[in-house]
Amino acid sequence: MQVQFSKMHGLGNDFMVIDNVTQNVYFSTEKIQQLADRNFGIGFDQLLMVEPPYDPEEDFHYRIFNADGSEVSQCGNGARCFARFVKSKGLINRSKIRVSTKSGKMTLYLEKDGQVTVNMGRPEFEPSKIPLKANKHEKTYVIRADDHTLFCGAVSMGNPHCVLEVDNVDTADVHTIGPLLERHDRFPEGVNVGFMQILSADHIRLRVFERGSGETLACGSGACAAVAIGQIQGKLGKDVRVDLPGGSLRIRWQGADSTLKMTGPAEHIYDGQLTL
Ligand SMILES: N[C@H](CCC[C@H](N)C(=O)O)C(=O)O
Repeated sequence: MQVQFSKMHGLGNDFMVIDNVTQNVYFSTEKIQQLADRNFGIGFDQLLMVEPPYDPEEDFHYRIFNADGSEVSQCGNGARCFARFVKSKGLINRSKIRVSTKSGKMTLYLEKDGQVTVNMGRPEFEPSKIPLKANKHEKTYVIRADDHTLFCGAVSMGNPHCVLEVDNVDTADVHTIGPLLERHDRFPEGVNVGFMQILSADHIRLRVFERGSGETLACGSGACAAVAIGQIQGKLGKDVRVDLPGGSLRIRWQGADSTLKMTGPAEHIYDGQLTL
């Protein structure tokens, strides 16, 4: 069986994207892990599967799988690449695209300058909906992990995120603290771990140790989470530039119950064919 795919990235967060509207592909968890391997497979942070809509109100449904094969419910950089993919493959001829994922619905906008804006929905701070074991919402939670006492904000952008503020992302202990929190028992479904350095109210640097994939060059939902948490903590404004190792995103959030918007690039690298 021949499977057509595209390799894409959003600021170096890279994806294998499969059109499962005109194809009918299924991969086991083990196959996804093998394909994600950067030596023995294609190599990617996440696999994105484009499907017909589950709901007539939507244009598409899209499924997201981490490199470890786990299926998750949100991928911000992936949403931008998804929009570029469906337009370039002629699966849609509009620039406004409505898509659903496991976590809900999003609207994507292909901008004239080549950037993509994603309405990521409303940040969710209620602990049970992140999910996080806590009696009530706090702007900053205290989490003990091994001999560390960690202070982090927590939010769901459709997937769980915790964010720690650090003095300098370059010296942050991402590869010790990230794995400690990723599977901490306070986060029943695991968590993506952001390390945020605040330069000003409208400019931060960020590194993210992702659930199921490890540190990536960029994490769109992680950038959204950092701005939402920073704003709730009174440290960030409503229109923030987020510098990640792979590049910059623009995040806008008016606060309270409004939806959050992310704008950034989506790049096509190559089209490939897989023989199964
Ligand atoms: N790279 C993605 C995040 C993938 C989320 C995944 N690591 C999870 O387990 O939630 C992004 O740009 O939002």
